[in-house]
Amino acid sequence: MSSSSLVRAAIIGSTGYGGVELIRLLAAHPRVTVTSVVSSSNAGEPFAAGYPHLTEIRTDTLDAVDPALIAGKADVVFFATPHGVSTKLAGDFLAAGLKIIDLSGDFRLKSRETYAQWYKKEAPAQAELDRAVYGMCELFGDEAAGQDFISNPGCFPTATTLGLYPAVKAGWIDPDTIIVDAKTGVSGAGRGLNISSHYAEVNENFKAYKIHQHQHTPEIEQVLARAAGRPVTTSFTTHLVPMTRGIMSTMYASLTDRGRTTADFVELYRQFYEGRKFVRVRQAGTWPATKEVYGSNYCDIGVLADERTGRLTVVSVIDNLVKGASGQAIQNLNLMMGWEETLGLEFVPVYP
Ligand SMILES: NC(=O)C1=CN([C@@H]2O[C@H](COP(=O)(O)OP(=O)(O)OC[C@H]3O[C@@H](n4cnc5c(N)ncnc54)[C@H](OP(=O)(O)O)[C@@H]3O)[C@@H](O)[C@H]2O)C=CC1
Ligand SMILES: CC(=O)N[C@@H](CCC(=O)OP(=O)(O)O)C(=O)O
Repeated sequence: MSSSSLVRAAIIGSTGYGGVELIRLLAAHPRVTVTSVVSSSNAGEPFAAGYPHLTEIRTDTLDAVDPALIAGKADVVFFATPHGVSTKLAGDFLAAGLKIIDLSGDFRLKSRETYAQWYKKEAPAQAELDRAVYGMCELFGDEAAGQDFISNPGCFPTATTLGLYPAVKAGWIDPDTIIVDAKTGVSGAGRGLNISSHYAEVNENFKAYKIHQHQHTPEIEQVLARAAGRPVTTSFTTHLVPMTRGIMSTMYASLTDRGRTTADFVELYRQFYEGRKFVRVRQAGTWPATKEVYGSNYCDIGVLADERTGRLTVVSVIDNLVKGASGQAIQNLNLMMGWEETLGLEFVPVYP
């Protein structure tokens, strides 16, 4: 790959929501071209049969999941596949000389036992787990440069840990008191049909799910432990909201010093994220909404230190398919390649 030529990308799981979002975003990337769209169930079919709005930009047919074939057409592979798939396939694609960015949860947790416990699947091989770099860009972006295997973070962990990390790292909140109340739109469940994301189950409804059992709980704790320098446990509850895109994490924790004001926290967060264009910290007294990041790679954060209760409240919003999945995956590719991290991602949110 010469530095001036386009990097060729393949997308496994291209027929799903994360995959098609990668295609949308990469269509505007100046240094990447998608050369292979892959399907495990519809190889040989025209890609656009499933997404007619992409007829002009994707005239090709779907490739089979074949590492040798894909290695002949691509330099990097995005896995936008259900949990458990990249566990089985990553080794073959690495051996074929491809770089990998995995959007699934398979390589995020560094303990095999923890993965098996929360995902109810057999964990990847330890050597591959060790090789995969966890790509939370604004927190650990320096670790991605020059790597060949990135594990892209989960959507809830992205909103949640970007919202909590500066306060935990500074020791301004007690990590043992963290409660996370998170809400997501329905596209987080993927394109496949299931009863819980059926229109009549979601429309004019609001429900909590996977309480104390969500697979993102240990991922959040793993990141916050790096900030705290010791193990952290959190109470994490997810809710399904009748909207297509968006995640809001509302978080609460006890202040370690009631004298610290909202203005102090806004300053702390702004300094922490200085130079990171995709995290926008709101001025005191204003709160972000999911529509304000819709279709964009932004994470918007609002904070309030309440002297009366001695607690911090943080509200953090992202678009689950962009910053929570495909946008951050492209940001990770940029960091991996040593490019500007914002390349191809500097578009404004869709509003209203
Ligand atoms: N949706 C979201 O907001 C987010 C999703 N993610 C993660 O990204 C991944 C993709 O999610 P999403 O796009 O929503 O899911 P979808 O269900 O929409 O798409 C997944 C795709 O994977 C393909 N697939 C299924 N089984 C296999 C297999 N054995 N081998 C190869 N491909 C397979 C399917 O396509 P085909 O049958 O054509 O092969 C399917 O279209 C998941 O791991 C998810 O957890 C992460 C963050 C946010
Ligand atoms: C609505 C809905 O079901 N959302 C999914 C989001 C998970 C996801 O997208 O997967 P990652 O673990 O790869 O981030 C869930 O809560 O499990």
